[in-house]
Amino acid sequence: DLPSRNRPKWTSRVVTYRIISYTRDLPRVTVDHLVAKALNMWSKEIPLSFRRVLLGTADIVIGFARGAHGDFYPFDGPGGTLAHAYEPGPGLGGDAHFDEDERWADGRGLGINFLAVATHELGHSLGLRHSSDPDSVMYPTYGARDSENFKLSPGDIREIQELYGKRSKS
Ligand SMILES: CC(C)C[C@H](CS(C)(=N)=N)C(=O)N[C@H]1Cc2cn(c3ccccc23)CCCCCCNC1=O
Ligand SMILES: [Ca+2]
Ligand SMILES: [Zn+2]
Ligand SMILES: [Zn+2]
Repeated sequence: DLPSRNRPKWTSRVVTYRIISYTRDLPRVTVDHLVAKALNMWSKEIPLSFRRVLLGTADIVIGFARGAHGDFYPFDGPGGTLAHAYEPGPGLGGDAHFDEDERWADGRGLGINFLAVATHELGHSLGLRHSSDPDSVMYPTYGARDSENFKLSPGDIREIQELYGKRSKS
């Protein structure tokens, strides 16, 4: 995209997030940990930090749901679309929804790697679009990745820093 195009982004230095529902496939603490890990993957590259809130409003609201769940994008059952997230903004902006009809895994067992999908969705929540690079976290289709050395591609880092600038090493 043309850098001058005013793409939506968070303007506050601290962005809040809240996890409002969980999946039966994973322990809650695992979901909490993997969400924090996905957020940190992005925030360590940019001058922006995340703060978790347990109640009340948050910029990024994260949850699991199946089928029709109150927005204009009902989920489609097992397979197909795994999750969706909204670009930065008020209300639904930034929110990330995960399809509860998927079998979510923590990277060890069978099932969809939650860390990989959460990193993709939170990329959208930060304002990133899809990439045509199959190595990019923002590639439009899910590719099984081993959680051990799952990391952002150089293109992902370039894209996020184009939007938010680099985190100073100080
Ligand atoms: C990149 C993800 C983390 C997030 C994206 C959704 S989004 C909005 N966040 N960009 C996603 O779910 N992509 C689908 C795309 C997709 C692939 N197929 C589909 C069949 C039907 C419907 C969608 C798909 C073919 C069959 C495989 C189905 C399982 C895997 N699904 C996907 O990769
Ligand atoms: Ca689905
Ligand atoms: Zn939704
Ligand atoms: Zn996507």
